[in-house]
Amino acid sequence: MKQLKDLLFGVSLHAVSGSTAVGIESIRFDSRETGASDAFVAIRGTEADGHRFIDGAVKNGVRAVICEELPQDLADGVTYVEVADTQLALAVMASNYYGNPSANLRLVGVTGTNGKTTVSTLLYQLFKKAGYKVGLISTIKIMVDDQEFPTRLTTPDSLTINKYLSRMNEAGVEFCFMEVSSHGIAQRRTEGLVFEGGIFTNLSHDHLDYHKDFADYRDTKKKLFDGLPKSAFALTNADDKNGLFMIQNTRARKLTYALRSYADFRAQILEQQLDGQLLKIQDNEVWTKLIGQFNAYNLLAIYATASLLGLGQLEILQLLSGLQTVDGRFQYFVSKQRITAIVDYAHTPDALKNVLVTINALRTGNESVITVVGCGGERDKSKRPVMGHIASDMSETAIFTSDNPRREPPRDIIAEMEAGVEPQNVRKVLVIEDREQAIRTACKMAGGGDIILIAGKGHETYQEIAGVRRDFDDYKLVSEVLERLASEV
Ligand SMILES: CC(=O)N[C@H]1[C@@H](OP(=O)(O)OP(=O)(O)OC[C@H]2O[C@@H](n3ccc(=O)[nH]c3=O)[C@H](O)[C@@H]2O)O[C@H](CO)[C@@H](O)[C@@H]1O[C@H](C)C(=O)N[C@@H](C)C(=O)N[C@H](CCC(=O)O)C(=O)O
Ligand SMILES: Nc1ncnc2c1ncn2[C@@H]1O[C@H](COP(=O)(O)OP(=O)(O)OP(=O)(O)O)[C@@H](O)[C@H]1O
Ligand SMILES: N[C@H](CCC[C@H](N)C(=O)O)C(=O)O
Ligand SMILES: [Mg+2]
Repeated sequence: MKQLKDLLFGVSLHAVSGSTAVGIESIRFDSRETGASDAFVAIRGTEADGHRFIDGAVKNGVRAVICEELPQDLADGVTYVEVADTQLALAVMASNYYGNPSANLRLVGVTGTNGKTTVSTLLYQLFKKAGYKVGLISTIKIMVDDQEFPTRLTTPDSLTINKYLSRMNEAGVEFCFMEVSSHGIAQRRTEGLVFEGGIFTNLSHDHLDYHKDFADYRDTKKKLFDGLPKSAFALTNADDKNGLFMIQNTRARKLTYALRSYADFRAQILEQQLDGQLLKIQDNEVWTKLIGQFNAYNLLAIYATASLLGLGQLEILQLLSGLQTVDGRFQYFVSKQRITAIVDYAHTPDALKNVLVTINALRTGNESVITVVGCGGERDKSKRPVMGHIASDMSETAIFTSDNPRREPPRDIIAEMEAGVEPQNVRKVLVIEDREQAIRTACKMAGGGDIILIAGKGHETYQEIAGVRRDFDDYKLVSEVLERLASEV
């Protein structure tokens, strides 16, 4: 049990009805999960208004209600607290509930449209290899040192974040790397966390369904840096058009990295092959298994962060060369028929373009590139024609298929992708709604030397159609199909 008044420490209160000297079992923001002696925080969401569920929470026995507007009828024995912003209050209360765990470790947040999972996961890997206890909060999973936990969101709600940070404290974790998504910032999920550093990767088209416009999306990401304390570092990509903008108002120490512009940390690509690339980072050469210009940026950001957190230059370079690719990020194999299959999480126009640029740069002869791609349902629709254009323009064959249609008709999503295909590319496009059949077809079409790119779902092990999730794994499927085809010849 925690005292309500302790949980409210640091929350600015508009009005209070009842005593704050009461014991609270748990904090909840979903009325359906409330129980006796809990505190219910009413949140105005995108679909529902949590204030409508206050009565339900009270019926379940909650002892306190945190809201933006006090209800007309107040129940006896329940304390009502009115605040300006319940999402902010929830984050501060979550941090208080778990004893402010972010202050007991060295927390670094990674934001940007693409590269967050790659940078945070590789930082986790690097610091583990350097011998530290490390935490990770990412799209793929949450790690409390060696213990793994599943996650559904890139940046979880503030109670979940603080719960895992507190477990990290118990496990003696020293560094934690976490992805900070724009939804997470907009919904104030990371408010109240004590960051030692913030990293900006890049900004391009995504989530314009959720954010009003590009400027709103950009300004939301910038808030991570605006909120950093003076003692923190703010590391940005100086080659990105919005890189310097991100850190312009921060109080933290400003640092830059770049491949093209002047910057504190610089790198250059010296050589590139399918199984790795040679980079020059701050005058030192290093061989890495991760390829593509986008990964040169990611690795440079990792180098800079590790050095800002106190690791030595040579140690970092050595560790960089040992890093393994992240699941579903340019994950590839070459089959017996010499077909290269690449599974990549590119689900934005920029990511898809970068991956295809990288693939095209690796071509040595007249190999064909077959791209299998779809776009998620109930997510930014304006990405669809752009991704349709990129896939058809930069491949010999593009098979448009389903990603996670969620509750949208798959055919409609594909039609929006087709709308972006230019006349000269129309003949390159095949439509196969069923993702499994699309992948099978790509495998049958490919010959020795050809490259199959399966984009959009990366590490995901499910496909969500009509609101139902079923098992689905791009990498597993393509490996099985190519192996079967090889054994048939
Ligand atoms: C659009 C969005 O971000 N939605 C998130 C949001 O839910 P919401 O605003 O839709 O909630 P709502 O359904 O309107 O309900 C409002 C409130 O009423 C409560 N409620 C509702 C019903 C009820 O009976 N009783 C009750 O108390 C709800 O618990 C909620 O507190 O708040 C919820 C709790 O934190 C999140 O789980 C939910 O994420 C949904 C599942 C989601 O899919 N989010 C995606 C888009 C997302 O956040 N993605 C980013 C990735 C971005 C990237 O790629 O960069 C991420 O960080 O993962
Ligand atoms: N620095 C980068 N710049 C551009 N594209 C990148 C970069 N890093 C990775 N990508 C591409 O974007 C895809 C997604 O990468 P990653 O999962 O690291 O991004 P993310 O920011 O975590 O995405 P999400 O918003 O879904 O969490 C990769 O599969 C790759 O195609
Ligand atoms: N973090 C991204 C993931 C998109 C992945 C794609 N496979 C999809 O389901 O749309 C989002 O929430 O927009
Ligand atoms: Mg991610």
